[in-house]
Amino acid sequence: MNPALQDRRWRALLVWLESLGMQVDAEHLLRLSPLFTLPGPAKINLRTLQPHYPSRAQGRLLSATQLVSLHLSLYRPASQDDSESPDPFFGPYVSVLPREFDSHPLTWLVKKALSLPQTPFEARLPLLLPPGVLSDLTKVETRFWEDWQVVSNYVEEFPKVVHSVDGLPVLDFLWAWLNVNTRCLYDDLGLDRADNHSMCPIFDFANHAWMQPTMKPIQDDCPPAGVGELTCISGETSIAKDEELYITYGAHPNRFLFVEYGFVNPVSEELLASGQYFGEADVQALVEEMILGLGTTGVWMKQVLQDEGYWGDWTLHSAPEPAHPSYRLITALRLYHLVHTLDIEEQDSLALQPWRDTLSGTKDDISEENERVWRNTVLELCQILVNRAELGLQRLQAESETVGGLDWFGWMVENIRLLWWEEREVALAVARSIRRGETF
Ligand SMILES: C[S@@+](CC[C@H](N)C(=O)[O-])C[C@H]1O[C@@H](n2cnc3c(N)ncnc32)[C@H](O)[C@@H]1O
Repeated sequence: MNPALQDRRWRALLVWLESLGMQVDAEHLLRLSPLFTLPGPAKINLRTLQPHYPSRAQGRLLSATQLVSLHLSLYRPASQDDSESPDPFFGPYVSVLPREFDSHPLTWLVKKALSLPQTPFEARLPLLLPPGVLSDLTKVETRFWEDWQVVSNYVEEFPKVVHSVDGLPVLDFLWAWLNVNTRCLYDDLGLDRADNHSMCPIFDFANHAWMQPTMKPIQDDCPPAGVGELTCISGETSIAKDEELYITYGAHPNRFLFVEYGFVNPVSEELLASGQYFGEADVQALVEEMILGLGTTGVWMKQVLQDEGYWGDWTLHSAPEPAHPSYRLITALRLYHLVHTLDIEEQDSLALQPWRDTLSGTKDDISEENERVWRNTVLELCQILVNRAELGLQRLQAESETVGGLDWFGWMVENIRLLWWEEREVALAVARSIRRGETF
């Protein structure tokens, strides 16, 4: 973006924040600990927006994500770079938000669903992702369409909310929804957990660092009517003048960062090998296929795992060392192999007692044989992951050599390469642990 425009918008934002009572001079904004304090009314959330929107006497109609997304969609700056947001309440803030999310993977899926023009490479990007990542991305897309449906119904019920003759364009809603999804901060507003979040100017300019963040938020202990101040303090690492401030968005795996935020931690080989970075690979779809491949026995087993809270979220981890399968995965595979040894008539709770004993900690394992076979299954899963990743990397390499065009393509190819590479490295590390006879 034009630096003069960016500068003008930044100044307008500071003037607006100052009018709300924030100390915005360089001393308070940058150098002190706490770094800055954001006034409650500057935050966009359910508390600050609800007074401006119609509702029914009983029950709220929109979740925080839905209402904030609706509000932003209504006040999206026109597409020209030099236009400002017409939002009468948060205009200076909305004007500095990202203007587009073309590189975000959700945009690829939504454009496809709407049959909008895409370059051939853009259209193929979802197919170049590891299957677990695509499956998580599809869940994000489902959330998006569900919110769109609820907001569309709301707008139908209260048509005066929309002031444009164009109605509520779905692409404006996508832009707004991605702003909410990538910029909200958990904020205790005294609401349901899912609604306790806010968009916070200035704070949300901070990019993510998976280690040694230089900034972190602290909130009012007792926010008045849920619109309390937000103070940011410096982290443990010292900050040099003009240095970029980072926060940690959470201890999320790269798969999650990618589908929610559209980027990954750029992990080096050394960091992964040193055990400082906790690499992760998802084997949910593979294990699900194995279990459901057992037919009616598999369906029964799925129910048992669901009842015990062990269905899904099966992963491999490179650290903490030794590289290991998750306890959830071990638990599911122990059951899988126990069930293999049973007759169909034996499928009752009593037959599962040895497995339940491992859950309660009464026994370490079901049997030596059961340990041997589930470990073998992990080895096989690792081999599948390694083979799949090799193919995925080759395909990515081949396809990316032929693309030109959009400036974010090269960066995105690198993100996808890292996703495949991490899966392969984690699988190799776990396979080495198993072969070494490590116990987990
Ligand atoms: C809360 S915003 C952070 C500030 C952002 N650069 C901005 O003002 O638009 C979150 C978005 O910033 C980008 N981002 C944050 N941390 C990043 C990182 N470490 N590497 C690459 N992009 C990052 C991603 O696009 C993410 O969705």
